[in-house]
Amino acid sequence: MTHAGVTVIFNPRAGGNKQRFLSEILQHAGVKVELLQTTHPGHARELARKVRAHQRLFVAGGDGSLNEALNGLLDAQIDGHEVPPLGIIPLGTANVLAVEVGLSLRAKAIASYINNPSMVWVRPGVVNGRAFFLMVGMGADADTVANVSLRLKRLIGKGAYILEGLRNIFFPRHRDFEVNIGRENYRVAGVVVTHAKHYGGAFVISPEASLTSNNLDVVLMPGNGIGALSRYGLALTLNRLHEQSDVSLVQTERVTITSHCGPAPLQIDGESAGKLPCEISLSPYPVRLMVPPAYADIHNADQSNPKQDGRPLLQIAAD
Ligand SMILES: Nc1ncnc2c1ncn2[C@@H]1O[C@H](COP(=O)(O)OP(=O)(O)OP(=O)(O)O)[C@@H](O)[C@H]1O
Repeated sequence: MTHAGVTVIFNPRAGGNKQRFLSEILQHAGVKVELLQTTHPGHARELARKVRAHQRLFVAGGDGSLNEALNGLLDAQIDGHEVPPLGIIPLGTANVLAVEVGLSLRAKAIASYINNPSMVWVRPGVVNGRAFFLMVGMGADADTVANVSLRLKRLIGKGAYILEGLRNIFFPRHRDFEVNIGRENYRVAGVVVTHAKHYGGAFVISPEASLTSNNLDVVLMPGNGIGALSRYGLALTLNRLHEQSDVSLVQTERVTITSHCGPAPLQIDGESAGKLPCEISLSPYPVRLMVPPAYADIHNADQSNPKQDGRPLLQIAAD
């Protein structure tokens, strides 16, 4: 790989401050880094926007911090700037993006990836103007994310989501959505629009989804009530949600969703952000995502080289 400088944006709140783990990783990597620590929500976006294109930018945090940095890179591109490739130092609670690209959570393996990343181009999803890497959800999952106790999350991590998720099964809030994909309309109780296979950790929600594809996968869940929601939850933990006879999976580049149950919240890459209605599509601004070589080997083969306005829209980055 190149000898480009390394910038690290570090969220000290992610996963309950993992500064020691980050030091261990950087020590193994043996690289000099410019370390930028966030001081408030939204700060990773401001910081990422200013990182020069010749740097390699890693985000040490969870999926929420990666999402903020991604939005910073898109802001910079919209302003006409070249942007650096983005990489993951997984310090969060769920680390779905790290799981998606097959990045180990061990310090030595992360260090080796920092020194030797491969790259893929990703067209991020965009929902109501905000970019996302992984998914947007509404219904039980968005209600869970919106209401999870941050105190409990700090204490028991993922367990806080499980407890709040159970509460949502028994005390439903927002469960009536209309999903418009092309000429089709669906009336459902829950929707996840995903660009990733994984969800909530290592669970597979959509086996054909891929960060490098030009489609989003829309997972439509019509069932309401305790029985259906418990079945969906259990099926997800067994990686079998898509096999449920009442669950549909539709691939599309654009989807519009409205609520028939008031201003329902959205979850975007695992963080509560905004409300319905929403329009979801893929961004015209691709970003380079640094990934382990094994992921690039598989996914770069899919990226054939379509060109747009004379510049590659999706192409393997030259190292
Ligand atoms: N210094 C800070 N103080 C308080 N909050 C911060 C700070 N820096 C970032 N944040 C916020 O912390 C939130 C959670 O961060 P992040 O997603 O990285 O960690 P996580 O929630 O533990 O991990 P995961 O998303 O993988 O579950 C983000 O929405 C971000 O805006």
